Amino acid sequence: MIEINGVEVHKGWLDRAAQEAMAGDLRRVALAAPFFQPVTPWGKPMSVRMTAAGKYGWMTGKGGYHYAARHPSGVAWPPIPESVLAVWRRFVSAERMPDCCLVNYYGEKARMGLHRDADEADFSWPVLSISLGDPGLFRIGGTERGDPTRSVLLESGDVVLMGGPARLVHHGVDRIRFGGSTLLPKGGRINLTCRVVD
Ligand SMILES: O=C(O)CCC(=O)C(=O)O
Ligand SMILES: [Fe+2]
Repeated sequence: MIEINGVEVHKGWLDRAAQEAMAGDLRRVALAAPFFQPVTPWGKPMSVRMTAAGKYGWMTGKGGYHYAARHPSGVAWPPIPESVLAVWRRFVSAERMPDCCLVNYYGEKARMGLHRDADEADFSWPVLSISLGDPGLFRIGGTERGDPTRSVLLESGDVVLMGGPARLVHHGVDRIRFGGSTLLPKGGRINLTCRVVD
């Protein structure tokens, strides 16, 4: 385990077979709740595509950032796959399951600006992230926006925990190494973040 500004990075947690099984589970999630391109409250389309599983999905739009019980198409979000819940049970809790598994897909030019995950009600629950597919350069700062940052390459099968004093650190993805993994047939990177919302 590597620790960066209090964030735990568990390299290579899922082996290839587990990564393939989880990628298959996520294909089924995306069939029920297709990836869409979020637009920021300021009208700018985000470069990642998103969907979600669980009770809530994270949405953005004119009303700002919020959690919503339905996909933009009106369907409820599909359940969080058991393969994902198993990782949550191992790292976070066997009693309380996450309300949201946000699924981000990064194509060749996608990135995610530095931000904090702060739309949840109770910050005593960590955010658990799982990366699949192409490597992505993950930047980790501090709780204040101007704090110094350090970067780590997140590869397929890596698990990250932002919890405790590091629950509200700034983080983002500067770029991905498109084609750097053979896991996803069309390339790109998937990142899952599991959150307790309310
Ligand atoms: O893609 C990642 O590794 C991080 C994603 C993220 O920070 C988020 O969805 O809030
Ligand atoms: Fe985040």
